[in-house]
Parts: sequence; structure tokens; C-alpha cells
Amino acid sequence: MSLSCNALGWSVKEKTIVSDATLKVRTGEMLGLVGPNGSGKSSLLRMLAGIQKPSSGRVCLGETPMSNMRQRDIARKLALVEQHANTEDRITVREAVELGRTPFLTALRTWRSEDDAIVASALAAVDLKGFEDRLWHTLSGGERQRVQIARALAQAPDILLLDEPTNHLDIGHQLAILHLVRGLPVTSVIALHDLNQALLCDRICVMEAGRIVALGAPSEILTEARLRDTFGVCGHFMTDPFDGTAIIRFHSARTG
Ligand SMILES: Nc1ncnc2c1ncn2[C@@H]1O[C@H](COP(=O)(O)OP(=O)(O)OP(=O)(O)O)[C@@H](O)[C@H]1O
Repeated sequence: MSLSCNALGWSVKEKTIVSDATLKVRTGEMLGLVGPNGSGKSSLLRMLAGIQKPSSGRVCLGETPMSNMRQRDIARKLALVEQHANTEDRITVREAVELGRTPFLTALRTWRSEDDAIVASALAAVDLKGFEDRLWHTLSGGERQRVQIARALAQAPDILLLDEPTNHLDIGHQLAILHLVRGLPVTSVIALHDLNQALLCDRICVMEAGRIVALGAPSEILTEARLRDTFGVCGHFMTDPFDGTAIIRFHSARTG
């Protein structure tokens, strides 16, 4: 399922946070969202997820305007992993992940064994087998982050939005999560600070001061000029001798 927004904007009081964001994420595409701190990535993701109401413009899931959809119907199609997600202190890991099945439960469609299987597979996907009975507040930052990703996977979404999903993770789990998302049959938008990780995406969208300033294939978008102008760093592209892929080596703008 595709995800699009047209002329999307959000202002708080007099301050414009996001303006005129127009974007179409194609079915099955993995789109990296990059930009400096405060450029509006989380705000855009929250609007795309239907959590933040835009001040202007609209979001469509496939061809359907999100404003015409009930929250439950949105949650059956789309999951968001927020940057600083929190949850009830006394909840166990299993209960936190089970919340992902809530949009599918009704008086007639109660919990089934297939829901248990989905929850178990989501926990296994993020390497949290054996953590089922642990209480949320006893988990480390990276373990909590993986629980939130498992909760989103348990939603079995067509569209998965992730806000810096790797920021608390050790390098092994960072790579595992990125490759997991890559391999899922979903349309994804993933906010990332690590531009080498962003190179793994199909396309990259760059935000600057609340605006989308570039959108396209990683090699076209992440140029040395872009690194300098948007991020204020010198970066040089090199070829990884191991597999021939591009990697960026950074220097500070002053010393580069
Ligand atoms: N509720 C709010 N009220 C006022 N300002 C806000 C609010 N939410 C976000 N902002 C401001 O909007 C700007 C964009 O914030 P946002 O969190 O979307 O940026 P970001 O690109 O995700 O940043 P980071 O990389 O630091 O996570 C920031 O300057 C932030 O301070």
C-alpha cells in the first residue's frame, strides 16, 4: 500500500514546524527520512501516522484520505514506532507486544491462537524470545526499543513508520533491525541519523527547517554538497572493498 501526503503543514502558535510537505512513498518502498536535529522528521512522521493533526494538507493511505478513516482502520494498516515511546510501568513484554493486536479485536473477533503466534514471531524477530514475562520498567533502553518494534510488527501493518529505531541499539541489533525492515513486505518510512544506514534505503528524503529539500535515490541525494549544505559536515564517498557498496567517511566542516 502506498502512503502519500500533499502540501502537509503543521504550525504551533506562530511557529511553522512543517510546511508544504508533498511526498509519495511507493508500495513496498523503504524511504529514509534524514535531516538535522529539529528539521521536522518526527513531526512529519506523526502526521503521516495520523497521530498529529496537520494544520494544512492531507495524508492518503493508498487512495483513501486518512481524514475519512477511523483510528482503528488506520491502525489496521499502519504502525508507528516513536522515538521516545513509553508504556505502562507494570506491563510485561508480552502484554506490551499484544497491544499490537488490539485494532483487530472486536466483540466477535476475540483473541485467538493465531494472535499468540503473531506475538511470538514478532518477539523472535527482534531477538526478545525469553523476555516475555519481564516487566517493561526493568528493561534497558535498547530492549524497550525492540519491544516497541515488536509491538508494531504484531500489528502486521502494510505501512511501517519508524522514528530513529536504531538510536539505542548496539551495532548488531541496529543492523538486524534495518535488515528486518528491509525484508518485510511493507511500505516503510524510517527516520535515521546515520547516513551510512540511510544508504540502505530505496530512496532518501531530506528535511531542512520543516521542508522537504531533496528526494531521490541515495546516490543522487547524499552528495558531498548536500552533506555540507544541510548537515554542515565534509563527507567523502568511498567504495567498501568488501562488497563494492558506497560508504561515507565524515570530517567536521572545520577540519575537512
Ligand atoms: N509541540 C511542539 N510545540 C512547539 N514546538 C515543537 C513541538 N513539537 C516539535 N516542535 C519543534 O519543531 C521542530 C521539529 O521537531 P521534530 O521533533 O519534528 O524534529 P526532528 O527532525 O525529528 O528532530 P531530531 O532529529 O532532534 O529528533 C523542533 O524545533 C521542535 O522543537
